[in-house]
Amino acid sequence: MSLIIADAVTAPAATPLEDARAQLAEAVAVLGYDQGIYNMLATPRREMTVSVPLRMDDGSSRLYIGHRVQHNFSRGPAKGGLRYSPNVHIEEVRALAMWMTWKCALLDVPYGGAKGGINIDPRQHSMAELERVTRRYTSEILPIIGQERDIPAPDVGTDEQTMAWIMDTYSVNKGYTVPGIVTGKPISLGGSHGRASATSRGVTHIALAALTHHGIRHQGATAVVQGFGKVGHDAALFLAEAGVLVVAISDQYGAVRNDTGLDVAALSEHMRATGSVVGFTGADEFDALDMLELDVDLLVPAAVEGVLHEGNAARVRATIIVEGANGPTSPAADRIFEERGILVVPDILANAGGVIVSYFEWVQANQAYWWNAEEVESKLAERMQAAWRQVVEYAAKRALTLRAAATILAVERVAEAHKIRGLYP
Ligand SMILES: NC(=O)C1=CN([C@@H]2O[C@H](COP(=O)(O)OP(=O)(O)OC[C@H]3O[C@@H](n4cnc5c(N)ncnc54)[C@H](OP(=O)(O)O)[C@@H]3O)[C@@H](O)[C@H]2O)C=CC1
Ligand SMILES: O=C(O)CCC(=O)C(=O)O
Repeated sequence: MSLIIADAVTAPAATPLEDARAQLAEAVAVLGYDQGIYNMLATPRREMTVSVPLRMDDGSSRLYIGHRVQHNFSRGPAKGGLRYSPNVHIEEVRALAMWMTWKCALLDVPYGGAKGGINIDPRQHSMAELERVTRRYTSEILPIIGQERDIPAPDVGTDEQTMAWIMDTYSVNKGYTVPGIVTGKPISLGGSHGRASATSRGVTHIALAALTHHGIRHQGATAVVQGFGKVGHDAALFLAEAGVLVVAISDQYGAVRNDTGLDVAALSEHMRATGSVVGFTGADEFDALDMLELDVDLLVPAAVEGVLHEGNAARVRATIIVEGANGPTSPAADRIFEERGILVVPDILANAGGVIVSYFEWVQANQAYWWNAEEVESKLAERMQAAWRQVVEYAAKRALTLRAAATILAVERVAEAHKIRGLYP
């Protein structure tokens, strides 16, 4: 039997962790904290890297590398998604875990931050292989997860089925069913109404609030959405439902454009049938990179990190950027957008709808009492809009960008928790 080491594990050229640490350093400087606080918050509290051997359907085997990083748990259990992508690297997982800490603190959800990942391309595997790899990864990280310790959820390349396998593996190990071990699980297993679309709902609440803030009418406003996965797909649908013209959408295979507004529901059908937006008859195909530079009211990056950077920021013509993805904008691009008067609504605010409803799901699962869809949706809207107002007011009062304001508010809450608990260095 052959053993294949899947994909070389090499560090990417510019790491999201550098971006995350630069954002933290700026917040720490404004707050007047010392180097000790920076060091503590720049470094994960706990992390685990595991080998994940996989027996393939044909009898051969592969070895993948998995991580779980718990950046912080001073305000509650660590919380964050699990990513399956060939690009997963420990540096990326550390950055994503740090952003989860700020997101939970900003939205006042009683969690710290975590993230996990395996350097696997889920598209290259059968369901049976994905189930085996998920169960093995879960068994390996079992000592550090738990409903009161660290609660995984879906992220890029994972979904509610992945969460169901994690829940089952964990529960079988414990000897009883533990629905609170994951969120984003199927409703039939104790998932919450509204979790599957919660991130996109939240992105839409924030995008509409940002358009209003800028004096742009929703009806007929133009938008571009990068990524047509769990976040981008429903965000495009909800924006179109609100009257916004979604003029371009991309996935990793290409981009489609229709300047009179894409029929998002028809594109969704095409996607379901073919696996990509490419080839959709109701639109023209064009270069996915050019899409980020279209002259629109709203740009929603909802795919991966680092897509808006020093090299393209000067050419971006959107009036507002709402970050559906985590870490799509580098600090250098942020500075360019600030100089050019482009409003950037940061990830830790814009895409927080997912973790808010994950929190609702965890509360419901732990109480074994479930809410209806309307209750979930209205509580989500309330929290997103309150956080938007708070960040906008704080930014205006202190002449900050929305990212700086959001990060400072979040970092201050986490540092405060350390201080009150007596862990302040
Ligand atoms: N799921 C959630 O609840 C949350 C997700 N996020 C963040 O949102 C982002 C998207 O996550 P999610 O939707 O869950 O992930 P999915 O795996 O469901 O979808 C990812 C999408 O991005 C596309 N994509 C990947 N690379 C590129 C690229 N280079 N250019 C254009 N499109 C690309 C994929 O294309 P293809 O389909 O062709 O592979 C797919 O459409 C991530 O940054 C994630 O961390 C943030 C908060 C919560
Ligand atoms: O729902 C969650 O727990 C976390 C979702 C996530 O990974 C994110 O917000 O980036």
